[in-house]
Amino acid sequence: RSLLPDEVLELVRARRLTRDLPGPGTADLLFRALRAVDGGRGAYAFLSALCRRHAAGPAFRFCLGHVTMVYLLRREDVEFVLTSPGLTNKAVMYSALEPFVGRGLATLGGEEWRRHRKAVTPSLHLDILRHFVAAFDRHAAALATRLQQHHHGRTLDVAPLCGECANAAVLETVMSTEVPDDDAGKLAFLEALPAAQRHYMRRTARPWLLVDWVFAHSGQHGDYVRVQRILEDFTERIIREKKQAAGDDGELYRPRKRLAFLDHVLSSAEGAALSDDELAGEVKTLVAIASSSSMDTLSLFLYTVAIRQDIQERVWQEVSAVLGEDLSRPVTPEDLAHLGYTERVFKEVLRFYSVVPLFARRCPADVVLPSGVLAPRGCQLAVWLPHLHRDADAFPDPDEFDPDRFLPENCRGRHPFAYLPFSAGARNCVGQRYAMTFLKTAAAALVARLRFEVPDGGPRSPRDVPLILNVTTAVWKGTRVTVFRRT
Ligand code: HEM
Repeated sequence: RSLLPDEVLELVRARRLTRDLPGPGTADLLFRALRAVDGGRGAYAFLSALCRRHAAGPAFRFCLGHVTMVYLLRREDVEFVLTSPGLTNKAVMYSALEPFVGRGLATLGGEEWRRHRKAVTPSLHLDILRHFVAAFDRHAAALATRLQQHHHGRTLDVAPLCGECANAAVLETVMSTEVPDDDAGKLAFLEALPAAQRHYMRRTARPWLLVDWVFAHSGQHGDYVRVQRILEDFTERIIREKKQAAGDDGELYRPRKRLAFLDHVLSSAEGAALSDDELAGEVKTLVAIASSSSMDTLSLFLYTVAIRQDIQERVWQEVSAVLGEDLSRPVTPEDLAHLGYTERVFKEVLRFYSVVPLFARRCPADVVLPSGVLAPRGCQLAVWLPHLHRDADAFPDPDEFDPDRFLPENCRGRHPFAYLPFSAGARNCVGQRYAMTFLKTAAAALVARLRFEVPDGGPRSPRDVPLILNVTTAVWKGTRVTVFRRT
């Protein structure tokens, strides 16, 4: 989309009306932010430092290029934004997410978003997710076997392997694809996912590239188009094959085995009303988001239990008690209900590292926030989650990694907007139950078979883990752990 003159005026006005908010000056910001944000390196620490510096006030302003971001530091303002029906449209930088996540729920706005949300949500219901556990377990067990056989006693970055496991599990449960692993389209798709993520990071670090005609003349445009085409071609092919298998009699799609998300969507009235393009957008969205967030959460979990052997021991005790004598038996949906400690570790991972750390909304009209801050039309209202998640009021001793903060008795009285790993309100995460189901299954399958340690020179405490912003949160220079077979 090109910037239109009235939009330019709006952006100038937003900049003028927020000038009394504190925040880094343009020169300071351009120098420091461009260096810091480049490739996501340093951006995590930079935004956290800005939040700390301005913690006394309700908000600070961060202008980069033509984009005016107002970062909210008070829970009350965050609650207001996430629950206001007029503030459901995503911020301008989400458009750069489209090649990565597709034109789906995460980026759409208005009536189109509402229609899609209605079509997608029922197909991620717990009753459906139960049937995904076998696939999650199979892919996690395959990863465990690979680590047992080829990496025993070795130190390696486990994030890419967690990524391959998550991608395979997500492709199977979202698309129901029986496509063989050596299929050229599938291989290209799996390679294109991280490439699309890199494009997104480069564009958001250089906001002038968010203007389409500037981006179209940039050196990255050719590869961007290539990556986008690969993601689209594979997704469209799977949808086409399913529809062909269903026949052309105008009836709703009735798969014999209703196992995957796409099967459920296609066989519902709301899903069948989506065009092929819309369906492809949703499938791409779910695959991209589910893969990257699951990969980062699982690898941060493994890193944390490698650093904190006491926590690993408690997870292991719980997993071995649940699985019983045969530790290599498949994890079942019933087992998951008994993995309460493991679930608390994941909840703390999501608090401590804030795996999806940033979300933002576009302000469509002048709004006065509960704190009194005026958010003018055209500004972007942003939440940097690590700031909320390290608030000592809600989380005493916030830099301590403590899963027991999530024991029911310790959650009592906590502000409902103090902990938002999956956001909240109308645009909360539709995949949170999917994520927890995958993560607990994968953790049980891995910890049952393997032990993890940090190598010499690695972090001694979770607070020493160097984080980077890579759409989601990841570990700078890789999640390097030493892997040992248990049996
Ligand atoms: C631990 C893993 C995950 C975390 C931490 C997470 C977090 C989030 C957050 C914070 C948002 C709101 C973003 C915003 O407002 O900009 C969100 C939205 C979303 N998530 Fe997740 N997510 C996770 C896993 C998943 C999975 C597995 C799926 C799909 C199966 C998924 C699908 C989505 C979608 C489609 C949206 C957009 C919803 C809308 O705008 O209506 N997420 N997620």
